[in-house]
Amino acid sequence: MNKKYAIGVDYGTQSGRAVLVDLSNGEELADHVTPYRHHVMDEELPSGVKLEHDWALQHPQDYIEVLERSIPEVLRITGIAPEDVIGIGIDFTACTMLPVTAEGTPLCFLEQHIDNPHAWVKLWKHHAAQPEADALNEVAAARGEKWVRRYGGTISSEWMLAKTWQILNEAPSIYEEADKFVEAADWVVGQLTGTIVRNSCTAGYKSNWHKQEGYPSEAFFKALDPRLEKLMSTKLRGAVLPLGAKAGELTETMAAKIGLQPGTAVAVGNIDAHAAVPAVGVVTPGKLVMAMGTSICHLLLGEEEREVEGMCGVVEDGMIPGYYGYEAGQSAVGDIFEWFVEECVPAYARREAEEAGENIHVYLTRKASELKPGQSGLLALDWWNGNRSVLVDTNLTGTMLGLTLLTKPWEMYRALLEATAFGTRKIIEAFHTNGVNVDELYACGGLPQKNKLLMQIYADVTNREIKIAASKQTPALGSAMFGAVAAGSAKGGYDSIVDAAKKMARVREETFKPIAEHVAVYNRLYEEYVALHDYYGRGTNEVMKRLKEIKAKASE
Ligand SMILES: Nc1ncnc2c1ncn2[C@@H]1O[C@H](COP(=O)(O)OP(=O)(O)O)[C@@H](O)[C@H]1O
Ligand SMILES: O=C(CO)[C@@H](O)[C@@H](O)COP(=O)(O)O
Repeated sequence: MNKKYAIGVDYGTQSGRAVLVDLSNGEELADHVTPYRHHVMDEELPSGVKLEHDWALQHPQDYIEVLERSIPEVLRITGIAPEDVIGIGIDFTACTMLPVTAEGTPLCFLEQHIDNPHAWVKLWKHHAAQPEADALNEVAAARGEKWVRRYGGTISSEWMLAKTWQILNEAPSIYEEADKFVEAADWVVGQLTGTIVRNSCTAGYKSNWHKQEGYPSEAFFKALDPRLEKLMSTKLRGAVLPLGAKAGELTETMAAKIGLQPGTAVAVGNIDAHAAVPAVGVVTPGKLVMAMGTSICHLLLGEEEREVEGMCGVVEDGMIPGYYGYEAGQSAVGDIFEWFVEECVPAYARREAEEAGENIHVYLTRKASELKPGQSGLLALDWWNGNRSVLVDTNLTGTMLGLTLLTKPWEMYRALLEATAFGTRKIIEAFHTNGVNVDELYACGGLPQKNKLLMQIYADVTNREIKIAASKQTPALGSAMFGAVAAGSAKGGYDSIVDAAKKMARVREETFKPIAEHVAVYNRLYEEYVALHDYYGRGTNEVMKRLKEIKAKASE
């Protein structure tokens, strides 16, 4: 048998990328990134229709463009014969959802809906369904719904139920016309195979599906809103297939467009961060994987189902079969650094960066590394896009304390790096104190490759050694592994993700180890972080929410 390969396609927030992987050793032979032509639409639709606050949409055509550009490109670069590519796997941000017709056509592709924001893809970070999420949480609490405990006690506005209900409330005609609401992960897989099937990972973490119990009851949905009673058996209907299963095979039409063989195995979709877990070789408990990019997802395996404050969810077989997969997260990390770089860097710093031939992140990081922990005198809360864990509150906002007339931009940049590390420590402590051990840290995603100072700060703040993924495209590698499992060993792939991980997963030799003096200073700063976190985040002072209200009134 010739050497066999698989392609993993990872859909991030700003771009999608394909990676072609050698199945014998996990070596990534080529990767190609296609940025989304329409980016994140958070101010207006392509037609110019304005969006309200907290909206974040995407264009489904951009997802197809990733397949059509990046897959032929990795084949061209490597010269590998399409018949030797035996599987494809897809991972996606989630819950990134869209309404589709019975044929699977996105409603936003239809002329009559083009100007309706609700017809478009709602990106994971679309936070405008917060009123629905609040009502969902109230009703669930009043009814004593036990399933909510698997989600840290709170349902997020980022998830399927809140987003779907927002559509029903604000655009009932779109709700009616949608044959189904689907995760973008499942929609793209459906574009490849011709049939949409749901995957257990997004269904479990984002649509509150449970392997034994299924979806929450109709009685719950009826109590929410009588129009939602049959939501699960109508608009969210469809078989839920486990990770590693084959969703179907590549259609003739799609094969011709992307340069692969018709009949190639396509794995069921996955969440981007979750696909990274086997790709760094994590197939047992105690090892926290941090997928670090625009946001951070924290992923951990456990032997049993436990309750942890503010976790995003625990799903049986949600990452690796045989274990409970725990997820927590921070809804902005790289995004906060980007905000700072775009909105807060003075002209003199930009000039200096340009003279040094550095991009602003690199310049600010170099200057920030000259500071010792604590030396900036600053402390920030990392809530620029709300707090996902452990407070689960998208209405919280960012803050920085300790500013003076002498504060420099790189000091502020460092305080933001540190704030995100404190947020991660809070999450680790929530797991640890609830009996889900965190013994080792693994990092993957764009940030560990871009910023060593950030990784050292994380090691110092958490007082744990951090191993770094060898892959530059870890979720895509994980997806390729799932593609190989969908193909199976008879075709040259693998029969389980654990087998695939043994052969294909890798971490770098270089690790980041905590430095004792830094740990001591950060322990003190972390105490202050927790005090501030609880003061603004647990109801002592609701000023952040009052400011939002005042702002909303003033913008009417
Ligand atoms: N040198 C850097 N240091 C810290 N953050 C950076 C640096 N360069 C880019 N970023 C941030 O990285 C984020 C993108 O991360 P990446 O993992 O590539 O994307 P995604 O989350 O879309 O997969 C952006 O939010 C950007 O602000
Ligand atoms: O919410 C999840 C996973 O649960 C992610 O898809 C979301 O945070 C987006 O991740 P990225 O930072 O774009 O990789």
